[in-house]
Amino acid sequence: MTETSKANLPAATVNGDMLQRARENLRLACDKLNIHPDVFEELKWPRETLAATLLIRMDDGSRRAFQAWRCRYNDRRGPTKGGVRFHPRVTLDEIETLAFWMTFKCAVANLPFGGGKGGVCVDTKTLSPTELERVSRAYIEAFASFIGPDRDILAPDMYTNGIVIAWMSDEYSAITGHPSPTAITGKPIAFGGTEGRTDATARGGYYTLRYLESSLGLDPDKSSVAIQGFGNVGYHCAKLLHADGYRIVAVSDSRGGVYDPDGLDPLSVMEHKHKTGSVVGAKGHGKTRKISNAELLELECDVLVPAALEGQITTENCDRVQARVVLELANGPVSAEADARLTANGQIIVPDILANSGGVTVSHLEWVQNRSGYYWERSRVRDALRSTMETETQAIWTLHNELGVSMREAAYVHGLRRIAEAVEARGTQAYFDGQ
Ligand SMILES: NC(=O)c1ccc[n+]([C@@H]2O[C@H](COP(=O)([O-])OP(=O)(O)OC[C@H]3O[C@@H](n4cnc5c(N)ncnc54)[C@H](O)[C@@H]3O)[C@@H](O)[C@H]2O)c1
Repeated sequence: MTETSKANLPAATVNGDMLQRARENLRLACDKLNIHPDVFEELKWPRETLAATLLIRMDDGSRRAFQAWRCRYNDRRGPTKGGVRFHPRVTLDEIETLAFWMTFKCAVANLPFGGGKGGVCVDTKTLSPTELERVSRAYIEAFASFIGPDRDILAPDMYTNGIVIAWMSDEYSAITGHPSPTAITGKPIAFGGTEGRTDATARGGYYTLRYLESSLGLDPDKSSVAIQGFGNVGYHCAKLLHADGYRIVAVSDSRGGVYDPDGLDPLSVMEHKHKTGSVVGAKGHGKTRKISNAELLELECDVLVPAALEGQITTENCDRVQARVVLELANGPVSAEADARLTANGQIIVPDILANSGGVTVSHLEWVQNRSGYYWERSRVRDALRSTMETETQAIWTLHNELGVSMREAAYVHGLRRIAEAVEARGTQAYFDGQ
């Protein structure tokens, strides 16, 4: 049994300066590009954010309250789109900032979507499967009138796996009174999901990296990769790069990591994780040793792939990051200040809004298939994903060189131009002044 009630925003969760920093960067970009002030004015704040408290009956009969949010940041280019994150330290500031980034990510990938995001403040590891189901269903109950196939489309994020998404989709269908697969993407195939969604985020980043390989001076047979986070994204990235000859020298999860200069086999590391709950203790091809997540970020390697949390590379540790290329599969793993220092040092950061946009790109294809009722083969999904990633990577790499800016700035310019077009198409001050 679950109950849900709407709540005012608790003061503790509105603190934080992530969104403020994102906004400042946006103002700089708008000024630099001479973007119409209407655009900045529109992107300053989320269009709407709803907060709710999920009241859950626990297995032992007790009652627990979980804070939850859903943010629709900007919908000028289409319905808002973004994942739902279950994490014990998730905050409103984080959700709104992630929704802001989704607005740009969808524009970078040229999808007919705006940006949204949701989250629940919950440690899923402390819940039984039945409690997790109640939380997942309660989330949809709380936000059912806020979301929808043409309004706000949900997707997985951290700790919201296939079954959580299936419960959410099932609950939404129960509330609407008919099967409604289109409001939530990332569904299992049997629930109207698409082929090729499971590894789409990692695969998109992989297509981008492979496309830039020669420009970045990477040779798969000689290059080493360290990956932070061994969940959906980290594991599939390791598998794809390993299959092409890259040496995966380190991986980690929330309990720590393993390092082996002779390389690790992602499949056998995953087997170990299934058996023990962690990558720690897995054996590679040589002398494998345990490392901390902090050590992993500072290893000597060619490519570093943050695929866990945001805020991992900051001014505190960026000077010790040795990787030549950072492929941001997590959202926001490198702070703006650290980004500037790494860039000044000649290290290339392939930014999140490009590198991890494969997930939302395939989510769009799932939405298209749900709407048409015609389902594609995996090869068609992968071909479409590859085409999108290569087109947008090429455009951003060209801007990076032409404007002499970092890849992140180039990606924001690319996305901002598209969002600006959608805002300006509705008329700006000049139009209404009759000038
Ligand atoms: N899944 C997607 O389609 C998708 C799309 C775009 C972006 N992302 C981003 O990719 C990242 C990973 O998402 P996922 O879907 O793989 O999540 P997941 O829940 O499947 O995996 C997360 C992994 O991170 C590890 N982790 C948690 N805390 C950690 C810490 N402090 N240090 C190191 N590892 C830690 C977990 O143990 C787990 O291995 C997130 O930042 C997410 O926002 C995911």
